[in-house]
Amino acid sequence: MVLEAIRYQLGSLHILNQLKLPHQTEYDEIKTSQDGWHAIKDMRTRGAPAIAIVAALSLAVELQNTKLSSNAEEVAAFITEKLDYLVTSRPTAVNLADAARKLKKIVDTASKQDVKDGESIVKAYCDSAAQMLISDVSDNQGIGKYGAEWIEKQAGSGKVSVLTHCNTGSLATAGYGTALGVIRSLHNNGTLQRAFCTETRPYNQGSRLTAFELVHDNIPATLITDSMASALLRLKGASERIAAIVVGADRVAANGDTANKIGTYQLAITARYHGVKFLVAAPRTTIDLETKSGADITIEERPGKEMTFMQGPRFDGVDVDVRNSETVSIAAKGIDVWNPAFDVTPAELIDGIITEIGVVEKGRDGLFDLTLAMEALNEGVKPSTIGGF
Ligand SMILES: CSC[C@H]1O[C@H](OP(=O)(O)O)[C@H](O)[C@@H]1O
Repeated sequence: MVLEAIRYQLGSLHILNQLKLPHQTEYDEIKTSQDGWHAIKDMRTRGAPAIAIVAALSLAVELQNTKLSSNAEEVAAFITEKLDYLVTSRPTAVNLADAARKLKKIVDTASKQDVKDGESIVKAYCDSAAQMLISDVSDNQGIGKYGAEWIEKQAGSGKVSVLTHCNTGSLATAGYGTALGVIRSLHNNGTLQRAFCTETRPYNQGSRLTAFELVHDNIPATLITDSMASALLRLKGASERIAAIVVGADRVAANGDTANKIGTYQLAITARYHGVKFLVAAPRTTIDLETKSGADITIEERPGKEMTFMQGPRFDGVDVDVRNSETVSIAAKGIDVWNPAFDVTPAELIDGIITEIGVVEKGRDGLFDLTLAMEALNEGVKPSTIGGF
């Protein structure tokens, strides 16, 4: 079975309900941008790239199934209004806002054509939204290639083990994944010893989603709790074996500061302490040159109940009984809760940013300059010469 978080065809969109994984595979139909907004807000679909794609396609199916005005300007205004609404679903990942900006520009260009009507505006929008599914997989395969090459080069000979956090695979994107794409490429290259994945409390993207993907792909993998990461890196010989910690990103600021799933920052600290490389894997759609540093990134806070309760199938002593799911309390009633969904890792703790067209390293000044690096990468400068600006 191919892991498909998003199923789209003209007029129809279904998303894999990730609150039900790994024990139940259920697809929810998304008919409107409102359905899309709620699916993203509820985290039935999640992952920075996937959020952007589901939002864009939720509006595409709404447009395809709605009788719209023949007036191009009215349709363009409707699309703009819906995109502005969709962007409010989750604030930290930049991919959604970036996609909305690009789609608005495409609609604006279409509405300036000599021959235009409502239908031509809808077609321009839907074609661009559908292209996001294809481009994202291609981007992720590039991230996998360059990330694997960088780690293999750093490690020299032999196989490498890597640790990853949260879920950045086919369930967070249109397919293949970002940090998990690097793991897939190492595995396909025959250079992966083992992948370690953290549980990633409180949503458990790691134990429920990344572990699900690694088992599905028959990749040698070990699940650890978030609190075990430093002990793992300290294991005698582990730092030789664990070549890198590779994580995804929700927003990379112009100076390289990176917002990612809560718990990422402390992984970067322990990686630096143990002399293990720390890498961020992100397509260029996650790099936000308008945000100068991590201090300017809005961190989403989620409801406390997502930490104090857990939901899952009953365990009958032998196996899970998926027909009987239940919610259990795992915290004292009345305790206050702080539940930020993300944290910011400062650029100084990041050794490289893996993009779909190359790995960005720091310049001789010890700083990332992603504005310059993106210009160079966009002009086709070879990845090996990135950095040192
Ligand atoms: C390639 S997914 C990037 C990013 O998104 C995840 O957040 P969430 O599960 O809350 O949507 C996580 O931070 C991943 O690293």
